This record gives sequence, structure tokens and C-alpha cells, in this order.
Amino acid sequence: ATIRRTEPTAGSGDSARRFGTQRVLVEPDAASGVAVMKFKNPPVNSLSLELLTEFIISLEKLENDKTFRGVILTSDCPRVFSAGLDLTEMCGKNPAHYAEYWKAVQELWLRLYLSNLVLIAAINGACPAGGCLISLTCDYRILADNPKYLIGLNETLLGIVAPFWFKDTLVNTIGHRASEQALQLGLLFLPAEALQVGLVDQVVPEDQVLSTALSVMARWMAIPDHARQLTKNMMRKTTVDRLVKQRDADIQNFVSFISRDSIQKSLQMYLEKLKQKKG
Ligand SMILES: CC/C=C\C/C=C/CCC/C=C/CC(=O)SCCNC(=O)CCNC(=O)[C@H](O)C(C)(C)COP(=O)(O)OP(=O)(O)OC[C@H]1O[C@@H](n2cnc3c(N)ncnc32)[C@H](O)[C@@H]1OP(=O)(O)O
Repeated sequence: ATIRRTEPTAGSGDSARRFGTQRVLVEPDAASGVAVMKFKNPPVNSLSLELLTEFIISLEKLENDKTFRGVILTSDCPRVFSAGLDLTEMCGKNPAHYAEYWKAVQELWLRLYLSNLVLIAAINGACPAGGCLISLTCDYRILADNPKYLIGLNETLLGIVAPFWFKDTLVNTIGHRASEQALQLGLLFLPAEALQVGLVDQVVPEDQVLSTALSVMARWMAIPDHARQLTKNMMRKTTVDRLVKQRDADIQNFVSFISRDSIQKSLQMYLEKLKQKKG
């Protein structure tokens, strides 16, 4: 994927400078050590190969810069945090493309789930499937209180199956029984329901999502990094290791599953339904 980096905006010093790429805006505040990362892949922040690649690069840049200890993930697109994986990357392409795409999905999850940074999701829009997965890799989730902002792993509604590491991430967050129901039924939760089941940590008025994320971040930043990072590692490493041990097999599984005629038909029909919704 071709990555175009954005120019820093004119400002009064480092903390006023923006950086990032075409699809991932980064607003760093060096003084507090916190950066706000905004997805900008209109209309719905679908996780195309380009967005995944730019996300990984931006995250790596922040991880390698000791100035930054915390990142807030949010959306620059109105009403949608992320529509999840880009269905056009999984439809009508060849096996080599599917393998490349899935490797990038795995890579992003691996980096996010064990990131040394404090990650907070400021969920300011709809958050289905892969969008929900990204938020689940964060240390804390704040969702805007809007009945249109549904969140959950809805894969079964598309006739596809959430891979084991999506499932593990959900189980680690809301427990086994709630995950069993949520995954099989492809549940998309309203904000109040998401809060009740523990899928998000706070639901706040829409105009307070970012300010709440910044104040929650201050609390997490007060903890010594090494102790917090080792604790996070202790909680999450087993889950990560499961995928690391079988990364290639997982890619093969995905490629053969997604290449099936029946799955391709389901995805095409789902995409058509999304497009018809407008007309
Ligand atoms: C045995 C198992 C082995 C291996 C594993 C194999 C399995 C595979 C597992 C794969 C996992 C997948 C996880 C996913 O993330 S799949 C994606 C699921 N996403 C969704 O269901 C969300 C779909 N989108 C929506 O519900 C709405 O778009 C949304 C609520 C986000 C926003 O609604 P709004 O009304 O604002 O916009 P729309 O008019 O619906 O959409 C605008 C245009 O965007 C297109 N669109 C929407 N979502 C996607 C998407 N995910 N990918 C690509 N394109 C998308 C939509 O079609 C519209 O397009 P146009 O009509 O403008 O062309």
C-alpha cells in the first residue's frame, strides 16, 4: 500500500504538531505524553489494507518515541468509529490477496493487544465486528451515548465466523457465557447494554467522549509504566501466544474459509444489502 504522510500543521512547538498518514491522523501532546489517533477512511473507516498498514506504522512510531505513554483511539468520520474489516478486501479477490490482508489484520491485533502504551478507545460512532475488536484491545473503552452507536462482534450475521483470537479477546473482556451468546447471535449492543455486559467501561454524552478519555488517561498515566506493562503482559500474553504459535495455519484457515463459494455469496449479499439500504 502507498503511504502518504500528512504535513505537520504550523504550530507553536511539538505539542501543537500533527503527524500521521493520509488515513490515520495523530495529534500528539508531548507535554502530557498522550497522542490522539483518529481514523480517517471515509465514509465508514472500514479497515482496508491501506488503513491497517498506516495504523500499524503510526502505532509503531508512537511506541518507539519515549515521549508517548498513552494513545486515545477515535474516529474522524462522523457517526462511525469503524465498520470493521473491509468487505471489499474479502470479496472477489485471489488467495494471495486474502493471505496478505489477513496477515495485516493479525499484525495489528498482535501489536495493539500487547502494546506497552496505555490505549483508550473513545468510541464516537458505530462499532461493529473488526471495529469492536480494535476497541477490545484497548485498556479502557468509552462509548458515546447514542442509540445508533451499536457495538459487538456481529460476524455470524454475515454468515462468517469470528476467529478464535477475536473470541478470546471478547471472552477476556465479558466472560465465557456472555461471549457465547454474543458471538452465536452476532449481538450488536446498545450503549446501555454494552455497559451492562462489560463490553465498554463508560457511556457518556457524545460531546464528552474525548474529554472523558483524557481524564481517564490521566489516571492510567499515574501508574508507573513498568509495573503496569508487566501486569498487562501477565494478563494478555497467553492469549497472544495462542495466535503467535499458529499464525500461518490461521492465515491458511482464513484463506480457505473466505474463498468458499458459499461464503463469497454471503458476503456479496451482505454488501448488496448495505448498498440497497440507501435507495
Ligand atoms: C472457521 C473460521 C476460520 C477462519 C476465520 C474466517 C473467517 C472470517 C472472519 C472475518 C472477520 C470479519 C470481521 C469484520 O469486521 S467483517 C465486517 C463487518 N462489518 C459490518 O457488519 C458493518 C457493516 N456496515 C454497517 O453496518 C454500516 O455501514 C455502519 C453502521 C457502519 C454505518 O452505517 P451508515 O448508514 O453510516 O453507512 P452505510 O450507508 O451503511 O455505508 C456507507 C458505505 O460504506 C460501505 N460499507 C459499510 N461497511 C463496510 C465494510 N465493513 N466494508 C466495506 N464497505 C463498507 C457501504 O456498502 C456503503 O457503500 P456505498 O453504498 O457508499 O458504496
